[in-house]
Order: sequence, then C-alpha cells, then structure tokens
Amino acid sequence: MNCVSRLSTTVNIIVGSHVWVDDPNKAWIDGQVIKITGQEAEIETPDLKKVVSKLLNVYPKDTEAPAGGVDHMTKLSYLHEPGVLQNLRIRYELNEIYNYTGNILIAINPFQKLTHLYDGHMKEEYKGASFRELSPHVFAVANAFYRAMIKEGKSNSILVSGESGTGKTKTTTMLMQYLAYLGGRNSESY
Ligand SMILES: Nc1ncnc2c1ncn2[C@@H]1O[C@H](COP(=O)(O)OP(=O)(O)OP(=O)(O)O)[C@@H](O)[C@H]1O
Repeated sequence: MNCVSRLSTTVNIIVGSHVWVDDPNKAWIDGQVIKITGQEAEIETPDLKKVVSKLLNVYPKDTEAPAGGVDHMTKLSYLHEPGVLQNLRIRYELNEIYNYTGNILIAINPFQKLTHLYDGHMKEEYKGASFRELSPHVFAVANAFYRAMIKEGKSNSILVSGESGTGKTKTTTMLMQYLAYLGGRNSESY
C-alpha cells in the first residue's frame, strides 16, 4: 500500500484504485491501477491502453461522484486539478456554465446563446436570494454585491478576470444589466 499526501488529504493508491493520470494530449485520462512497483504505478485506461506514471502524478478518482457533477467545488470528494476539470466538463456538457468555488464564480463560455439563463424569470428568482441559495449564476454575484452595497452604504467592486475570449465582456454586461434591474426596484426590499 502506498500513501500519497496531497494538500491536507492523505490518499491511498493501491492496485485496483480508480485514478486520473496526466496525458500529453487530453490533459488527464482516467484508468485503474493494475500494478505498483516502488514509486511507479501502471494504469490501464478504459480503451485498454497501459500508462506508467510516478505515483506522485496519479490522482484518485471519485467513482461515486454525481453523474451531473456538483455546483460547488467544495462538494467534490477530491479537490485536485483533474477532479475540478472533470466536474467543470460534465456540467458544461449539460449547459451548466456557472460553478462556485468559495465565493468565486467560475463562468465558462458556452459559445452559444443560452437565453433561458438570463430571462425575466431568472432575474426575478435571484432578486433578494442569499448568495449560494440558488444555482451558481452571475445574477447571484450581482445580487450579493448589491445587497452588501445597500447594507453597508459604501462602494463595492467585482473582479472579472480570464483569458481573452473567455467571456469577461459578456459577464460584465450581464452584471451591469442585472444591477440596473435591481436598481430599478425599491431598495427597501434589501
Ligand atoms: N455566457 C455567454 N453566453 C453566450 N455567449 C457568450 C457568453 N460568454 C461569452 N460569450 C460569447 O463569446 C465571445 C467572447 O466573449 P467576450 O467578448 O465576453 O470575451 P472577453 O473575455 O471579453 O474577450 P477579450 O478579452 O478578448 O475582450 C462573444 O461572442 C460572446 O458573446
């Protein structure tokens, strides 16, 4: 039995463990450990390819993770890069482009119009809701920002960052639109 310590979690990687291993083309591939020799593991992938990797570069895979992913990264059993990326991918394939990690919203560009995400019903639903009460959404961030600003009576700010083309302008537009929507209401309700 081998123990690999990552962050604060100690994980046992043994023969039979389901794991993630890095791959030069796909970033991460999953597989099952079939042999361990010293500090190296041999892994068999679903397409029966065999990969040898240092145990330190092998990450446990949560085989009981929900099929639809989780909306908050803290709900992941293993908080490591392949686990986070896999979760984002699963949700993205379901057109769930927003995810939380702590108080940070991760938005992934859908490269298509998802009008249902920004319609009047959604605007109304997020109005006044507590942060993280509803599914991750850019409106939830705008709402929390607005509530804090009204409550504390001072300026507030939101940082939108990402590489070129990832959707910063779109996200900022939705933030501004929603703030205008909230500002058009009676602030007493906050
Ligand atoms: N949530 C979204 N829904 C629909 N389309 C989106 C979304 N986010 C981004 N896009 C689309 O992706 C393209 C790139 O987005 P955007 O211009 O916001 O990126 P950016 O991060 O501001 O890029 P740059 O840094 O180069 O200015 C745009 O055509 C935009 O409409």
